[in-house]
Amino acid sequence: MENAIIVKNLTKKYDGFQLDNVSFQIPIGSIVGLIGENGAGKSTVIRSILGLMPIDGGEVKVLGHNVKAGEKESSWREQIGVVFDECNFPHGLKVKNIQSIMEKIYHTWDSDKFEVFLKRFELPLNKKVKDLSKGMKMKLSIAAALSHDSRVLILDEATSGLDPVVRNEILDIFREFIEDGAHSVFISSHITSDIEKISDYIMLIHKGKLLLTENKDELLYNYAIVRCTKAQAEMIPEDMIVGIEKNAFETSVLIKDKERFKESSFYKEEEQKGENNFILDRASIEDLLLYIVKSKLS
Ligand SMILES: Nc1ncnc2c1ncn2[C@@H]1O[C@H](COP(=O)(O)OP(=O)(O)OP(=O)(O)O)[C@@H](O)[C@H]1O
Repeated sequence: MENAIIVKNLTKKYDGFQLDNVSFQIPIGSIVGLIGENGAGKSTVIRSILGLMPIDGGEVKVLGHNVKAGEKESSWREQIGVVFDECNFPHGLKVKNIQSIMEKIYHTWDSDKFEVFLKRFELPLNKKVKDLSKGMKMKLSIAAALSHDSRVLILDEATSGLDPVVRNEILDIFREFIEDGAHSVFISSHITSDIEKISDYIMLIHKGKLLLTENKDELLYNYAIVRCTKAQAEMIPEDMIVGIEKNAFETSVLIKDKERFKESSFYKEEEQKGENNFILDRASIEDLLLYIVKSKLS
């Protein structure tokens, strides 16, 4: 098996929204990041993968298992670690007593591992869940998700609301998790810098449609921003333009296929005119999201 998760033609309809024939794979040994604006459909994709609601079409396979909403078979869930943006442990429970619940749910619950994470995250054992800070709650959920035999970690906005130091620490743990080549992570986030930092593949969803599924390094290599004048922007070959941003001083054009752009007559002619005639800038994953979504709205 090469893929931890396979999604084919996933369709889910709500009033005024449709997850539209979404297909993708999560290769084993990789981190895949899902980005998209509010309401784009990220949680709907994740909830469908987990079989938490019926879908209207398509199929979902997790670790070779055909996921069906409401199915009795649940042994495959032992191998999935799930973290949502809210901590789902009973609020009155003390941190040190979480184990007693988890070992009943997961046959593969590993107390030693959990205790190592509690120490590493400096979680207060005698505090009740309700008295933990947001960051602590999130760390607790992540510790629990990593302390049974999870082969796949699925996280929906799990790093939102955490400070940069804690986020960084948690992102390092996700990279450690996949280091052996046998584990995978699927993470959705608004924080595109987190996704850019840790993902091997990036998926961009907009209004229920998957607009992009690509290797991150290739994305960052192939896309670029041309900062130029309005007149210059009009000379850029249209088939290379992904999106345009204009303000009073400058026009910025997101282009794809940077190497082909460098071969274009526009690039060569403008380059000959002088050094600072235009700027070719790196495009971040956030730029991709902003420009692509904006181009779909205009
Ligand atoms: N149970 C539901 N009933 C009706 N509509 C729903 C339901 N769940 C989600 N939706 C709709 O589906 C669309 C996608 O929602 P979803 O939560 O998947 O987006 P998201 O990308 O996760 O957004 P956010 O980043 O704000 O969490 C929205 O229009 C939302 O209103």
